[in-house]
Amino acid sequence: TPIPELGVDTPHTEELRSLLERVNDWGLDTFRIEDLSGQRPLTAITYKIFQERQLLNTYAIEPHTLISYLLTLEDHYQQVPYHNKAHGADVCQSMHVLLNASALDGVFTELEVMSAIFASAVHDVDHPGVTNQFLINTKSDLAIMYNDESVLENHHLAVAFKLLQANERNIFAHLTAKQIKTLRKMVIDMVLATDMSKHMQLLADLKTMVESKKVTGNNIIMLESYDDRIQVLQNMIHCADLSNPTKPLDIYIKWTDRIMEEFWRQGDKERDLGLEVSPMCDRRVASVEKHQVGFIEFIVHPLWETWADLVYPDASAILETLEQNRDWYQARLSSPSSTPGT
Ligand SMILES: COc1ccc(/C=N/OC[C@H](O)CN2C[C@@H](C)O[C@@H](C)C2)cc1OC1CCCC1
Ligand SMILES: [Mg+2]
Ligand SMILES: [Zn+2]
Repeated sequence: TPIPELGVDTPHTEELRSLLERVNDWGLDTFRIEDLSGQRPLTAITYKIFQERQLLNTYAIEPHTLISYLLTLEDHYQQVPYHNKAHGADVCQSMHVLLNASALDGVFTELEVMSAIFASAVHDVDHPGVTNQFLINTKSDLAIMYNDESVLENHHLAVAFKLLQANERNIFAHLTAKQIKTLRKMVIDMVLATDMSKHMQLLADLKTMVESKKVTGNNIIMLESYDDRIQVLQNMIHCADLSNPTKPLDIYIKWTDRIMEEFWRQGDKERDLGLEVSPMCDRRVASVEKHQVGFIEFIVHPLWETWADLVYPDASAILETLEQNRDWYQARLSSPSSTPGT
């Protein structure tokens, strides 16, 4: 069967094509891609990025094989409010843009780039819509399997690599053994770094790197060791994973609605199980704006401020949008319209 031009079957080919032309832009509307691609945002976006970066030619990847892997991967994202295929597509596209920073021009090899794009596309596959702590507290099979350590992130990786075992889905069939070994290690290191419990360590190490930043004549970052290179890629996927507050406000608000619904459903489960309801997970005690301001103040802004230092001035506009969005949520906090009964 011939492959559709954009990799997905859709009656909106023209509109989808023109939207995908903007795959290199920050703030691409993933929700619109979801609607125009026949609910296949992850396949459409990742296929476009692989083509844009000539990865099919470089690594002799059969279009059929790539589409087959991506469609199956996408089908293994669960239909939960936030950690679904649209989030996978969004992080993949955000990573693609971050890799294009001019401060990183020529820094990463094609294999490292493909590893980063692949890691982003798979990083939350089969996410059940509850946190690691919930899986641990409820003694879930996953927590038993992974001994309470980065339970979700280990599972995402296992599913992603398991899907590669079928010949018709093995997009890395023509890589050398050495290349596969290197790709597998980098993908594991990147996806494990998306565990939020690693955030403080990751950010501390990034700050140290920024303080001792070495650049070439034309302000390109020099990364000598594997540890330095993977550290930048780990922070990049972490930034992409926590990029919602840096996007155009209308898009950011939609992500907030989704994560809150997912947290509230977890709270509903905890209440039904007689467990203590986790912070921010009680829909009866909704303080959405307060939580977003705190999320930005304590987690997202410190991370993005440091990233913006590393790749200065490439992420300055992103940091600006983040600060404007923070101010918008802050303003809704104090204004009477947000406080009930006024
Ligand atoms: C657009 O808003 C968001 C977009 C992504 C995320 C991603 N969260 O990480 C996935 C896991 O849940 C890990 N933890 C995150 C941590 C902050 O809290 C824990 C309960 C779980 C959170 C967002 O807002 C959240 C935080 C403050 C209001 C709700
Ligand atoms: Mg995750
Ligand atoms: Zn994620």
